[in-house]
Amino acid sequence: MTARIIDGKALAESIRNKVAAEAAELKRSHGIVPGLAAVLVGENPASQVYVRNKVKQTTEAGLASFEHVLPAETTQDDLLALVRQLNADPKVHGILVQLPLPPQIDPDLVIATIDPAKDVDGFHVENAGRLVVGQESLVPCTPQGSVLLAKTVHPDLTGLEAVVLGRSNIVGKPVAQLLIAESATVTVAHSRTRDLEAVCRRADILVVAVGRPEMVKGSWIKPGATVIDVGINRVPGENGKSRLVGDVDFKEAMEVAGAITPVPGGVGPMTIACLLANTLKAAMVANGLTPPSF
Ligand SMILES: NC(=O)C1=CN([C@@H]2O[C@H](COP(=O)(O)OP(=O)(O)OC[C@H]3O[C@@H](n4cnc5c(N)ncnc54)[C@H](OP(=O)(O)O)[C@@H]3O)[C@@H](O)[C@H]2O)C=CC1
Ligand SMILES: Nc1nc(=O)c2c([nH]1)NC[C@@H]1CN(c3ccc(C(=O)N[C@@H](CCC(=O)O)C(=O)O)cc3)C=[N+]21
Ligand SMILES: [Mg+2]
Repeated sequence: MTARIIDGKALAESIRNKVAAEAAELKRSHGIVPGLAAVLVGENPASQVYVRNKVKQTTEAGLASFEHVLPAETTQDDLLALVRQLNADPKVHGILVQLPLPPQIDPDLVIATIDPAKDVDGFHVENAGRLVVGQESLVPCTPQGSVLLAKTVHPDLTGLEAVVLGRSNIVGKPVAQLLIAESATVTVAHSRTRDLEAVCRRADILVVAVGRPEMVKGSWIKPGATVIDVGINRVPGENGKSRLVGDVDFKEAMEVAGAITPVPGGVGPMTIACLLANTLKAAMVANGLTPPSF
């Protein structure tokens, strides 16, 4: 059997097109241009790729993009001062501070300082808590994108066995919350899980976010399962170049899974599309308007 490849690029493009259409209408009817401020501290290579793709796609969707690139030695106080300035700026509707941050800066304190109404990453405890109790919130982008991709295969996830491999605050935990909200039966596995392979093999929907290149092998996957590979890992490739791989051994998984997201071209583009959708939503809510659903 050969798995169907889930086209994250195409779904992301359709979401971005909808954001662009809604943003154009918002500008025409109310003169409002949704603005996204992205803050990058230091030289993290994965974050640089993200910022590059994001700026281009933000402006293409008709949103305003404000970039703040700060040196790696930036103090915590200086970063907090910038966040407060962005909180107060009416042109900025969404704030994203790239993680990880350098060691002198406490990421929890930075996230806590972002106005929850502008927290388009959905990382603030107010948004994280709202997600858990099922209240309206800004939902983390990568988890949202992952679940939207799973739903291209299973529009109704009710009763399906979902296994999330990884329990980080930015991916694993919110993915699990979204899957619970979709009425899947959810197991969260991590580095202390016993017999990880057997746990993964139970999954109808397997979402992998571990940050270990190609860790999940074909033998870990139930035949016909849907595999959502969140991992973005840069590894040495042919003739001195590097290439991107996921947390799943794609070649092996293709032989067993029913459907799988590729890397690149899977969850990554969906993350950016959902970020733009969250920025549009934040701008509309800030102006007393009802945002569309995606
Ligand atoms: N496509 C996208 O847009 C995005 C992709 N990513 C990618 O997703 C991946 C995960 O990111 P993130 O959640 O931030 O990573 P973290 O490092 O924060 O979390 C990794 C999780 O995986 C678990 N884990 C690590 N090693 C193993 C192992 N050997 N066996 C079982 N579990 C293990 C950890 O368990 P424990 O808690 O026990 O330590 C932890 O819960 C990375 O590749 C990252 O680059 C991240 C964000 C966005
Ligand atoms: N506050 C914060 N929020 C984040 O959401 C966040 C972050 N920090 N830090 C870094 C990680 C990583 N991340 C990616 C998003 C998109 C792609 C992406 O666009 N990937 C494409 C292109 C990759 C390429 O080929 O260059 C793809 O997978 O097809 C990758 C990685 C968001 N993250
Ligand atoms: Mg992390």
